[in-house]
Amino acid sequence: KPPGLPPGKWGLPLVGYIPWTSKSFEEQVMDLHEHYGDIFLWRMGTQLMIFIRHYKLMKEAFSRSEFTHRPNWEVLKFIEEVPHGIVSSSGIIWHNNRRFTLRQLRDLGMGKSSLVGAVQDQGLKLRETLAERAGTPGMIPHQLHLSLINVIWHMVASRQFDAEDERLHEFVKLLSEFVLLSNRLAIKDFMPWMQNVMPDFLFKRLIKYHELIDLKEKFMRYFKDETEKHKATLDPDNPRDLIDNYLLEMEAKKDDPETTCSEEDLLFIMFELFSAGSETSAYTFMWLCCYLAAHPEVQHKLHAEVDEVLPNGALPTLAEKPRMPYTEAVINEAMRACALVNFGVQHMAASDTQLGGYTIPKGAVVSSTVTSMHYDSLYWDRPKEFRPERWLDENGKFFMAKEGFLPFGVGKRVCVGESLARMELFIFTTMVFQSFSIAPAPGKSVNLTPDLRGFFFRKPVPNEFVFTVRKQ
Ligand code: HEM
Repeated sequence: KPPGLPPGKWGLPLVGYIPWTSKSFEEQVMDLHEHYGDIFLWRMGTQLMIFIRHYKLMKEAFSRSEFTHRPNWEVLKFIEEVPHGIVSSSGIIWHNNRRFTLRQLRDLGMGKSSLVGAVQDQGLKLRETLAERAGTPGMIPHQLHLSLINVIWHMVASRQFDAEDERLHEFVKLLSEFVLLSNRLAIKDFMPWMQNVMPDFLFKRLIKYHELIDLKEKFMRYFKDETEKHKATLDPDNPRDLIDNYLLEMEAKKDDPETTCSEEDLLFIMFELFSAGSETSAYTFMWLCCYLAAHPEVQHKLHAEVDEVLPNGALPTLAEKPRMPYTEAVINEAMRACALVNFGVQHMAASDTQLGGYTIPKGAVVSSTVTSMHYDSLYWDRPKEFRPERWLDENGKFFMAKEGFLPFGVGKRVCVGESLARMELFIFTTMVFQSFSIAPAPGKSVNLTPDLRGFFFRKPVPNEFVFTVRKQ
């Protein structure tokens, strides 16, 4: 191992360090933090990974321009030569796409009252579905995903699908298949040499190449169809949504040799808004339901606040937020406790650099260990307890900023959809718990152990709940 690097597991050439254990990847990373401290390295295959659990170090790293790059991983760029869009791209393509998308999401109402109606509509659909099966044990209904996806369709393409529409169901299925299947691409990212030692057809079978290409084509078809429809009906004086605005920007910059606007980028921006922006909010809301069902006393306080601020079934808007500190505290506490994106999204060092007194070589991939941070007693008093009160000051006011809290990442690549996610979570939580109480199915308790099979998310395991209609 070259000198100056953080401590950790170097392992063997080509394969790196392979642990012989039945522990989950997350548990192993936590163990290694216990052993090596706040920063350590783990060579996985040919990829040098650096894990950080210290908040200030993480903030410092991700605020520096050397760390704004993404690794050139297939699992992120989804079998494209050049990474497009925002999540997987780097450099000028990332910069321009991120700036455009952030401006668009804000102009289209992210975190503002102009979008509230569309989110409420989807909240109402979720409530209708819950009302139909009230009193009967079951999982959180699929309508949650459909509702969140429809909010994004509304902003991207001014359209919403009916819950019965087959195309919407196919779209949601493709999205979850994508999350599962794309993990296979990691083989290529971590052990690229396997491609040279295996027959091509076997390697492709191993990474499920053909299934992925098929999935990608089906997915992109949605975005291509929508883009064609927009081109045919575009009124330059009245842009309707993100697609219209991108097409106009492309046209305005068509003679600019520096432009990075392209139709591929538009398609990828759409694809990434759905892949980064729907399952994340859906799983967070599902976790919130799990915690409320497991903690009736917390649910009781939430109900009391919702009833007081939104009497007689009044629909929530963003104006009520400052008067609902407990609701906001429950949402933040759910995000802390679930630590959904357990390793964030990875960044790559674009040049040799120094961090925390160690050398970080060019190409090393840096990951935050969000779970460690969210459960570190350095930042949290009794971290294992679900306690929304930790987000309230002595006057009962909600305060957001806290060291050691990183659900949306930090620095130059912090999540572009944070305000949208917070808005969805606030409106869905108030609307659902205004009308219902939640409890585990009779004879069962809530299983709060996360499903750690995927790399990116700590998903809640399937739990059966009973939603009961409340009388306000
Ligand atoms: C509770 C819900 C959400 C969580 C927990 C979440 C979390 C994250 C995290 C951890 C990152 C990585 C930051 C980094 O690279 O350091 C990220 C990036 C991103 N998120 Fe979110 N997110 C959520 C909702 C959304 C929504 C609703 C959208 C948009 C509709 C969105 C769009 C994005 C995009 C485009 C990026 C890439 C930013 C970049 O690479 O510059 N996210 N998110």
